[in-house]
Amino acid sequence: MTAATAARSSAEPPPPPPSLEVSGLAYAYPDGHQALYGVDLTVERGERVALLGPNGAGKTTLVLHLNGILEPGAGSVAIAGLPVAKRHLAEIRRRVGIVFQDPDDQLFMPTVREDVAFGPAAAGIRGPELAARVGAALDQVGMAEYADRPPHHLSFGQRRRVAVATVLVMEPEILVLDEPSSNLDPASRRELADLLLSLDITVLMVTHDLPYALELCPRAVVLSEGVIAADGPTPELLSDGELMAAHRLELPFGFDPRSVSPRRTAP
Ligand SMILES: Nc1ncnc2c1ncn2[C@@H]1O[C@H](COP(=O)(O)OP(=O)(O)OP(=O)(O)O)[C@@H](O)[C@H]1O
Repeated sequence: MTAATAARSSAEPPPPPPSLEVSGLAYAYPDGHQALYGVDLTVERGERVALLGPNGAGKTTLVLHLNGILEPGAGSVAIAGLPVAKRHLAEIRRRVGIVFQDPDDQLFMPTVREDVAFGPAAAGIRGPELAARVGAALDQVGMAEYADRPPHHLSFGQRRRVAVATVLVMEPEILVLDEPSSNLDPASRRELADLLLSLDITVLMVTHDLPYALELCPRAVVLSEGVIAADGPTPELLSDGELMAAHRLELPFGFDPRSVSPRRTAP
C-alpha cells in the first residue's frame, strides 16, 4: 500500500454496522417449549432477505425478538449496532418497523393521516415536521389521496399499504414484513412488490409465498425446528428439491424457480 492509499483509506468512514445481527439466539416459551436453538443471522444494510420455513419453525418467535417483544433466553440481537435491550427499547422500536400480517392490528385511529402520525407524534414530533413526515410516508406507499379516509373504509390491500406507511414514517433501519402478500389479489400483490422494490431500505420478509420471495429477495434463509437450515441465494435454495422437501417448502404446481430472477428495482 502506498502512503497515499493508506492516507485515503484511513480517512474513509468505517462501513455501517449490519442492519440486523442475531447471534446464538435461543428461546423457550414460559411453558418450556423450546422455539429457537442458537440462531445466527446477519443482514447487511440494503439487503432484502426472505425468512422461509414450515409452520412452527420459529419465524414469528425470531421476529418478536427483533424489537424486544420477547427477551432472549441466550444470545443477542443488535439493530444497526444497537443491542436490543430494555434500556434501548424506544430507539429499537423506531429502528425496526414490523408490518404485521393483519393491517387491522396496526390501524386504529379515525383517519389514515392520524394512524400514520401516531408513531412520530408519540415520539414528540409536532407541527410542520410531523405533517411533512406523514405526507412523505403516504406518498411512498401511494396513499396520499386517502389521508382523510377512515382506514376501515379502505380495501384490504390499501390498508396493508397504510400499515407499511405507519412504519416507514418512523424512518426505520429495517422493514420486517409478516406474510406481506397474504389476502392480496394479483394486482395488489404486484403493486405491493413494486412499492417494496422502490424503497431504499433493508427488508426481512417472512413468507410462505415462495414466488414472491424469489421475486423480491435475492437472499433467503430457511428456519426449521428453531435452527437455520439454509442461507443463500433464493433461486439456488428454491431449486434444491431435497432441501425444499426436508423443510416442507413447496412451490406452486409447475412453477420453475429458474424461470424467474429476483428483481432489483421497481419498473
Ligand atoms: N406462546 C407460546 N407458548 C408456547 N409455545 C409457543 C408459543 N408461541 C409459539 N409457540 C411454539 O413455538 C414454535 C415456533 O412457533 P412460531 O409461531 O415462531 O412459528 P412460525 O415459524 O412463525 O410458524 P407459522 O409459519 O405457522 O407462523 C411452535 O412449535 C409453536 O407451537
